[in-house]
Amino acid sequence: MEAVIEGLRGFFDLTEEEKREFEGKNLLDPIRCGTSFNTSLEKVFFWRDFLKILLNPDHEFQFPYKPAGFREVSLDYCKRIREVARELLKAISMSLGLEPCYIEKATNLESDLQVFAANLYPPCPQPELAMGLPPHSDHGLLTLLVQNGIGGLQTQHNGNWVNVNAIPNSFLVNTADQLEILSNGKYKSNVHRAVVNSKATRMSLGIANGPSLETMIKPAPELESKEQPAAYIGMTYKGYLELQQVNQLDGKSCLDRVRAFN
Ligand SMILES: O=C(O)CCC(=O)C(=O)O
Ligand SMILES: [Fe+2]
Repeated sequence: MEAVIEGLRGFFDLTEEEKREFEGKNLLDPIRCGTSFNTSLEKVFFWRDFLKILLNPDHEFQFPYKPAGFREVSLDYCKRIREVARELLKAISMSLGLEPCYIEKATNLESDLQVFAANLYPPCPQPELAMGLPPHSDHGLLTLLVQNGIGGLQTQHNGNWVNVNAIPNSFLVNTADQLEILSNGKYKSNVHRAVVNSKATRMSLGIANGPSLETMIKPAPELESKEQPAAYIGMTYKGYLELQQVNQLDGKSCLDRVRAFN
């Protein structure tokens, strides 16, 4: 965990010139880095730099080759996270009264898409006027997040923002939109945001574990009933990601677009 965070620090410390090589243009480019979220749509940028890498076991692992060693340690990290996510999804399947491998099969987890999503929030002179990342829910099934010991993550609970303390060597697990859809709303995706501070540079790294891109995700029929009909329409994960990208990050606005009107 520490080695990946160190590698990240090294990556964000590269010169602008060096980072430009990894900029990427399109949503599904395997490597992208930049500032804010979607600068072509936003009027006000967020106080954040990011590095996003798409990892798919069916394709060769593409990753920045700088700084030295970052690629190898990240590959190992993502593999281990994949195993942890798989175990958690088994437990979640069982908690829904489904067989342990239900979610694994329904999402074609063998060919899952993992997104390595790293954030850098430099100290901000007027933190009360800026936002690191606005309120949003993540798009996959489960995101496992670590922070560099500096707090800033907040989660929405009963209408209030609650600080999530950065406990050393711990993961924060965010339930995400595809899990909400598949579980027919039994698991809700968690709305969270990142605030900035004036003193220290904050880094966070989320590994978003999702279905395979081509798999149609819809509520599990076993979790539908007369009283609780399917609450979402089916869509491929790829379609969902494209939908999110043309939206601005805004709470659960993306999920709202796939709600069924019963
Ligand atoms: O920086 C954080 O703690 C949150 C990051 C986040 O929510 C994301 O990358 O989706
Ligand atoms: Fe997030």
